[in-house]
Amino acid sequence: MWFFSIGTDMGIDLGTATVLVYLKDKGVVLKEPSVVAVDKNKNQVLAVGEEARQMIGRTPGNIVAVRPLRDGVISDYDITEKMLKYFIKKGCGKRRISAPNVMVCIPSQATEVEKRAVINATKNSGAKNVYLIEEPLAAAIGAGLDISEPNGSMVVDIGGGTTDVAVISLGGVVVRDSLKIAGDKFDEAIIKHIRNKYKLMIGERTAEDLKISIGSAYGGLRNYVMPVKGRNLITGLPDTIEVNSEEIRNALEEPVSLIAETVHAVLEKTPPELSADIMESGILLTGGGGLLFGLDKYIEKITGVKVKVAEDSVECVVKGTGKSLKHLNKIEFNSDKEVKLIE
Ligand SMILES: Nc1ncnc2c1ncn2[C@@H]1O[C@H](COP(=O)(O)OP(=O)(O)OP(=O)(O)O)[C@@H](O)[C@H]1O
Repeated sequence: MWFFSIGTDMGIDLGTATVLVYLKDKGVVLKEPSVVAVDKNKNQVLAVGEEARQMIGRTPGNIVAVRPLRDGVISDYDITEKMLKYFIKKGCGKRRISAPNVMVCIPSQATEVEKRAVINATKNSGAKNVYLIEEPLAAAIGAGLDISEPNGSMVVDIGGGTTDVAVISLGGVVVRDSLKIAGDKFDEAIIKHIRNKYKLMIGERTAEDLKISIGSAYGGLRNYVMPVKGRNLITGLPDTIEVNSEEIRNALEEPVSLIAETVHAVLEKTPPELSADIMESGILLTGGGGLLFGLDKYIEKITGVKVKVAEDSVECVVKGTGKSLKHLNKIEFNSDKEVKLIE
């Protein structure tokens, strides 16, 4: 038996909630939660991804389940590096791949320090060259929009930590805004509502379940009731209550309206020619947070522009990240484009 080693291109969506890996010629090969379980006493990683997620809120004192990214950027550098190393290796599977060229996506308004942290962590995880791309641009490419045309397209990418809003034309971002309100803030709003109204403490996973199963952004679309288990803050004992769709919608009203207002503000700053294009083509919603039931309708109501949720919403960014590596030569020579050759 013999092996050979091949260089390849890899796209990574290093998300607050999920990490996805895309391999040229293979497509999306990995999709796992960005969670790492660490033994604090031994400073040792015990599990990464789905296995570690199962441990959230259920670990003994010496084991912590850490989410090393917050608000779309690295908050725990060492753990991010270990997680990336694991995912890059797992994503390559049995293929013997020598140091790959890796494109990683970043939120639109990441600082230079935050970008440098992503580059260093990816390099130290085995990458040969590291390139960065803004999330909404990657989302647009992944959703199959022809971004090289002189037509305006608007993409709203709602992840776990950040919402990125961008108007794209001629391969670049013309107007952008980014806010640290997305899926995680929806969960927090649900936790707060249940704590205040029922004096019941619930965990992040329960809140996320409620959001996905019965939550919505727009009134009258869903009418469900769901039992919820947690810890009663008065008795200190386990307790179960019933929650309905309407109260979850009310709890989500604030973060949802802040996102819609940002989309509105970006439209107001958009040059008129591009606005006219967007009026015609509509707004594209991507990312897991964009799947919140009725969010498309809500944004439509606030902006007056039709909104479409992308197919494979969660995979758009990583697909675009991976596919953009094909255009590296062009990108290198077009320094004014948003995709920049960093190293
Ligand atoms: N069907 C659904 N309805 C509502 N929310 C959903 C649904 N599916 C996934 N989500 C939410 O999507 C979010 C994760 O989205 P995604 O994987 O795109 O984020 P990310 O890329 O990790 O985050 P970021 O881009 O902010 O770093 C989570 O908050 C998750 O709860």
